[in-house]
This record gives sequence, structure tokens and C-alpha cells, in this order.
Amino acid sequence: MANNVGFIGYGMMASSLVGGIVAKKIRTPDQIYCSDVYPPARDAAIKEGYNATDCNAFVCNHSDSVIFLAVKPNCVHDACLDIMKAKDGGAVIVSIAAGVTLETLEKALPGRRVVRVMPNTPCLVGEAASGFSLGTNCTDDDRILVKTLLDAVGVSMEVNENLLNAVTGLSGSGPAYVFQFIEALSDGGVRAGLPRNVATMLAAQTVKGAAEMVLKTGKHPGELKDNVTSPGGTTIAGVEALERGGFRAATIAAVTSATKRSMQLGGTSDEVIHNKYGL
Ligand SMILES: NC(=O)C1=CN([C@@H]2O[C@H](COP(=O)(O)OP(=O)(O)OC[C@H]3O[C@@H](n4cnc5c(N)ncnc54)[C@H](O)[C@@H]3O)[C@@H](O)[C@H]2O)C=CC1
Ligand SMILES: O=C(O)[C@@H]1CCC=N1
Repeated sequence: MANNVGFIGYGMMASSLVGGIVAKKIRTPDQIYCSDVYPPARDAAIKEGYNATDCNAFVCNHSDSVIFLAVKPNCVHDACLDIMKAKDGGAVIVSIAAGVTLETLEKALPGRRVVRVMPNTPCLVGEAASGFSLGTNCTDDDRILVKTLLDAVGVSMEVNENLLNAVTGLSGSGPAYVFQFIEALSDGGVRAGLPRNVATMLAAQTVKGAAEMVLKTGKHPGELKDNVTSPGGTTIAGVEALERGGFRAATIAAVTSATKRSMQLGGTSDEVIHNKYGL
């Protein structure tokens, strides 16, 4: 075996992650092992040139570097049983399941090195924003390996585990909010008379350009907004309409609702979410 990477579950997120990793030539397709219970998912993996199977143990037995646990949170327990049944080839286990805590993972995978990661789908185009936390058995080499893989498909930050639910609510789920915003901007353009294709291209490029300005200038988003907003001009009319529609409050509520949901998926009671986290 030579630095093989396994994926248990080859759905939306696994295919995005592995697509980014292979595109960046961090691993070659023959170093990728995927298992999925759903035949069309395996067909999709085979089409990309990866090794695909319905047997999770097969993936574990062939992955000496990392095994990504990329099933839905309610399937994590069963997948962990399969990992424990397979031989321990020394791979670090990286769970991307929303809400599932390191404590839960370490209980299900006794003695194993476990990392909890929250990536997002833009990893497919090399623009992921990921947060991660290491389990108690992890080494510095694990930190370097996981960060190298995540940074190959975007940017990553190690955070205290208690912040990973908020990372999930913001950047894990965030692409969906931004796609909604792009679609809404495009609708606005169509309402104002633009053809759909022109409106969607302008909307997406505007979001991309504005995001690049925040990242590259390091300026506060409010200052960048002010630079667009001429006194008595067009922009303030649009900004006012957004504020009247509750744009900022709705966005904050989106992130906090998703954060709360991540906590619920991890088994935290609503009482604790309210009393301890104030959500
Ligand atoms: N979709 C997203 O944007 C993100 C998802 N995540 C997390 O990634 C995980 C996967 O999410 P998606 O890829 O969206 O879901 P998905 O439903 O697209 O993929 C999950 C795959 O796992 C397979 N599966 C289910 N049980 C299995 C088992 N016991 N063994 C092998 N394969 C099994 C399913 O057939 C499916 O193809 C979830 O835990 C989610 O919380 C994390 C960050 C972002
Ligand atoms: O919706 C979900 O539960 C997953 C986790 C973060 C993004 N998608």
C-alpha cells in the first residue's frame, strides 16, 4: 500500500473532496478507495477511475493513510463497526459528519486516531473553507496530513471542537445560503429585464469578486460596502431594501439555526443548547 486514501460513503461531499484532492494531484485515482451501499454511487466512483466496492472493510484494509467517514450522521455508528472489524492499517479516521463529536467517534473507534472535520462543497473547485479538531490519540503527523489534504482543496483552520458546530452553521452549510443569494440576485436581474444567463453570470461573478476583495484587501466588509454606496445613489436604495426585508437578521438566523441543528445531530439537548450556548 502506498498512501492510499479511503472514503466510506461516496456521496456529494466525498466526491467533492476526492475530486479536489485528485485535481490537485495530492493522490492519483488508483490511490483512492471508496465504498458505498448505493450502486449508482459506486458507478460514479468507478467512472472517475477510483477503486469502488460495497464493502467498507475492503476500503479500510486498503487505506493506509486516511479513511474519510463520509456517511450521514445517522449512519456513522454502523460504519464505525465496519472499521473496527477491519484490520487496523494505521490510517487516521477523519469524520466529516455534521454534529458527530470526537467523544462519540472515539467511543465507537476505541484506540483509533480520529479527526473531526467540517469541510464544504467548494472543495470541488479548490475553494473549500474547512474547520477541524484532532482527537486525543492524534499525533502532530496527523495534524500535518489532515491539514495538507484540506489545504489542497481550499483553506482550513484548526479550531477548538466546541466551535465546530458554528463552523458547520456558517461555512459547512454556507454555500447553500450563497447559492440562494446568487439565485435571488439573478431573479432580481431578470425582474429588471436581464436575460437569465446574463443575470446569473453577473450575480455569480459579483459574489466572487466581492469575496476576493474581502480576502485580499483585509478591509472590513462594512468599509467595502461604504465604498460602493454613493450618497443618494443607487446602492443605498438597494441596501435599504435588503435591510427592510430583514436580510441581516435572516442571515444571522440561518447560521444560528444550522449551528443548533448540528448540535442536535450530535445528541445535545435543546435545554443545553439554550442554557449553555444561548441559542
Ligand atoms: N453535503 C455537504 O455540503 C456537506 C456534508 N457534510 C457531511 O458529510 C456527510 C455526507 O454528506 P453528503 O455527502 O451530503 O451525503 P450523501 O447522502 O450524498 O452521501 C452519503 C453516502 O453514504 C452512503 N452510505 C450510507 N450508509 C453507508 C454505509 N453504512 N456504508 C457505506 N456507505 C454508506 C450513501 O449511499 C451515500 O451515497 C454527512 O455526514 C454530512 O453531515 C459535511 C460538510 C458539507
Ligand atoms: O446539511 C447538512 O447537514 C450538511 C452538513 C453541512 C452541510 N451539509
